[in-house]
This record gives sequence, structure tokens and C-alpha cells, in this order.
Amino acid sequence: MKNIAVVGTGYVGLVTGVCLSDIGHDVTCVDIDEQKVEKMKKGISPIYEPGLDELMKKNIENGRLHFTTSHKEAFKDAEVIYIAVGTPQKEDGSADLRFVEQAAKDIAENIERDGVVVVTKSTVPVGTNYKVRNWIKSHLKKDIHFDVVSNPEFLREGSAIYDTFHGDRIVIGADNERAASIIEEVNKPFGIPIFKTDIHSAEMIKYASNAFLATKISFINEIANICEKVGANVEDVAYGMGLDTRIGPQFLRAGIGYGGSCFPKDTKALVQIAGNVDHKFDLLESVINVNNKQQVKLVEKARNRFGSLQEKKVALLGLAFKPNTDDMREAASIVIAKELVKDGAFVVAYDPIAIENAKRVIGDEIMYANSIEEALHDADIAMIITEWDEIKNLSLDTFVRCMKTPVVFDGRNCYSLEEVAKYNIEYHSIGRESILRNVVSI
Ligand SMILES: NC(=O)C1=CN([C@@H]2O[C@H](COP(=O)(O)OP(=O)(O)OC[C@H]3O[C@@H](n4cnc5c(N)ncnc54)[C@H](O)[C@@H]3O)[C@@H](O)[C@H]2O)C=CC1
Ligand SMILES: O=C(O)[C@H]1O[C@H](OP(=O)(O)OP(=O)(O)OC[C@H]2O[C@@H](n3ccc(=O)[nH]c3=O)[C@H](O)[C@@H]2O)[C@H](O)[C@@H](O)[C@@H]1O
Repeated sequence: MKNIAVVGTGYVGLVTGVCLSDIGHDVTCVDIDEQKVEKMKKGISPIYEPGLDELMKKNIENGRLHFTTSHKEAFKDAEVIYIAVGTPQKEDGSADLRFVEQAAKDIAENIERDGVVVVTKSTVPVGTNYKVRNWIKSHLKKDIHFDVVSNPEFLREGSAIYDTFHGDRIVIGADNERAASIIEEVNKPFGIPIFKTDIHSAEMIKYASNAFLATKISFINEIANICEKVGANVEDVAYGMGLDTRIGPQFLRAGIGYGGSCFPKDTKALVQIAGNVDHKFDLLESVINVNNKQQVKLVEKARNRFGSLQEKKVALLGLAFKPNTDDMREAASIVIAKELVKDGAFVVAYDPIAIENAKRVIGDEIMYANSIEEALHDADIAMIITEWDEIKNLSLDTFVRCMKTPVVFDGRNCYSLEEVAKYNIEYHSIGRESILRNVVSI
């Protein structure tokens, strides 16, 4: 078992650190955010991720998981150091490597052991691992040998622990066998297939995977938009397509587009990576454009239905970019709320977990409710933005009971048309026929 340090305790770093300790390694997680570290020392996760608190507590108690703000302390005995800091997008869409560069300097200034393997888990443009090597080299205080390895992360928020233990593959990009086999050894207990390749290919696998998944989503959303016009049902179309094993059923859920901390930024970064080598990535640019349009689809539908949204009360159900997370980064709800406010609508939003983060991002131009019923109370329009179980399992009678006029725009196709047809609800979803009722708006 190895002595491991993880730099950065966000969704990726913390989950990685906790899971590595759970399979037997001795792990120290280091973060510059003192408040986060104080919480984590007490076994409290600073992020909402199902199962994380329990696993954290278990491994703190068995003495294999530690937290600190001191890089020196974290790297003292480390044989392997993971970089898991953020790589947000810059204004031009390219990846901001500021935090990675700082982490590299922190490593250079504090490592003590010869032969340390520095693993980049953050999503970084092709060539960055070599930059990391140079950043470390140029800041080293003594002559210490180290290697760099690319080990991109494929976990999803909301199922991060499950994904770490049940991932489809672990990709290791290295330019020497010693470093590759150390990281292979570290990951062996997960029992997941390992694919070893060169560093550039490993870096590219991460962007290509996210871009491909985003492409699947934009593709099915375009099919959904056509389905609406030709009278087909996108749920059946996606199911029928997915039965072909060459296509597969996953990531064919039509909706209001992809959001989150990664697809939007990674697709834009890949367009930039291609642009840097004089390749215009037309296909991916279209994927991004389709997604931008798809995010405001519900507002467009509501404008067409009502003419004007001025003074309409709109209930937004769900704010997080997907269920089971409190992450609001690039959530469709942000754009939707902004558009509705611009149209003069009065917006009341509900989310089971992400309200506090939403308040920071969307602000006080909209109101926030403590329950679905409170948000729906006296509303003219309901918009379903995130398919939380609580929303999917809602008795449809609630819309009829609480709203002024039960007109529902469902951005996640939460309900079957047969079920909705049993209630006096006007219902518009994505890529399916609308159910129109004699619901009169006052
Ligand atoms: N969020 C996700 O689901 C996934 C993210 N990724 C990639 O993983 C990377 C990390 O993403 P998140 O975990 O979402 O980031 P995050 O922004 O949630 O967390 C980053 C953490 O790093 C800390 N940090 C920054 N500089 C530091 C330094 N020099 N020393 C110690 N700590 C430092 C910050 O305080 C913060 O707590 C990104 O490159 C992202 O693209 C990859 C797969 C999934
Ligand atoms: O690099 C990353 O950060 C991660 O990005 C995604 O994970 P995540 O963003 O957590 O969540 P997803 O479940 O992929 O959903 C992303 C967005 O796509 C949307 N989506 C997903 C699937 C689908 O069929 N339709 C659809 O609209 C979701 O609503 C959500 O807004 C990838 O699935 C992970 O493999 C990857 O590690």
C-alpha cells in the first residue's frame, strides 16, 4: 500500500482521496481552503455527494485518511501525489491552468522523497503534463527525481463513489514503465480494467470522451426538436436507437441540454485545443450551439404559448445541473431564470439541495421556496428543470391543486404522457406531443 497525497479536495480530489484510503492506501488530502479542511477533519464533506460522509468517517476513524492545509505535511512521506485542482474556463473558452501551475510549484517546493510519481487527475489540455514536469523542475529546491503520469477522471457527480468503484476503465498515460506500473499497482484493488497509453493520448481520451457524450446529448436533442414537428415521440425513438448495441441506450435522454462543471467547459476547451493546431472542430462547435439553444427551449415554448410572460408567476422545479448534486456550475436554471426575469416574469424556485448555491449564483432577482407546493402556489406556469426523485415521484394532482393554471413545461420528460392525460394539466415536454387542455390563463 502506498503513501498518497491529493492536492485539491473538490468533487474529484475528495472522492479520489476517500476511495484510495478505502482500498487501503494512507492518504493525506491537502487544500488551501481552511474552512473546508476544518470541516473535513471532523468527517463532514463540504460537498453534497451520496455516500461520501459515511466513507470519509470510516476511513478517518481507521487512521488512513488525513486532511491538512500544509503542503509540506502532506508531501512529507508521499510516494504518489495526485493533482486534482480546478481547471475552469477562461473567457476565450480555453482551460485556465493557474491552479495546476500553483499545485506544481507547491509540489516542487515541498517534496522530499526521490522517485515520487506526480499524477494529474484534473482535466488538462494535451501537453499539460509536460508543462507540469517543467514547472516542478524549475522550482525544485534539491535534485529530486520524479515522474509525471496522466490519469484522467471519469466519475459523474451524484454517483461519484459508485463510479470510482465501478468505472468502465482507468486510463494511465505515462512515458516510462516504472511510473505507469506504480499507478497501476495503486489502482489494482478497484478491480477495474486498466488501459495504459502515452501521456498525450491519455489527456486526449478525457476530452474526446466528454465531447462524445456531449455530442450524443445534442444529437438526441436535435432529434427531439424534429420529433415535435413531425409528431414522433423521442423517448421511443431513443429507446429504439439504443437497442442497437453499436449505439447503446445511454446519454440519449432528450431534455434542456447539458450543464455542469465539465461538459460545457471541456467542449469549449477542445475547440480551443483543435484551434491551436489550426483545426476548426466544426462538429463540436455545432454541439455547443445546439446546447445553448436547447437550454432556453422551455422559455421559448412558454413565450409561444402565452405571448408575453410579463407578470406571470413561474415556478422553477429543480435548480442543480442534474439530480443528486448541489453543483450549480453551468446549470440550465441560471440561463432560464435570467430569461424569465428579463421577460418580466415573477419566478419562484425550489431545489431539494442546491438552494444555497443557487442563491449565490442566481441572486435575489428570483424568490426561493422551501417546498414544491410553496413554489407552485398560485403559479401560472411550472417549469421542470432537474429530474430529482422528489419531482419525478410527485403526485400530478399537486399541479392541479396548487397552481392558478396547471400549465407545465417539463424539460426532463419526467412523466409519461399516459399518466399526465389522467389529470387536467396542460403539459409540454421535450420531443413529445403536447397535451392541451382547456386550461384558461387569467
Ligand atoms: N467535478 C467533476 O465531476 C469532475 C471534474 N473533473 C476535473 O477535475 C478537476 C477538479 O474538478 P473539481 O473537483 O470539480 O474542482 P473544485 O473546483 O470543486 O475543487 C478544486 C479544489 O482545489 C483546491 N485548490 C486549488 N489550488 C490548490 C492548491 N494549490 N493546493 C491545494 N488545494 C488547491 C480548491 O480550494 C478546491 O477545493 C477539474 O480539472 C475538472 O475538470 C474530472 C472529472 C469529473
Ligand atoms: O468530466 C467530468 O466532470 C464528468 O462529466 C460528466 O459527468 P457530470 O457532469 O457529473 O454528469 P452527467 O451525468 O454526465 O450529466 C451532465 C449533463 O448532461 C445532461 N444529460 C446527461 C445525459 C443525458 O442523456 N441527457 C442529458 O441531458 C445532464 O442533465 C447534465 O446536465 C461525465 O459523465 C463524466 O464521465 C465526467 O467525468
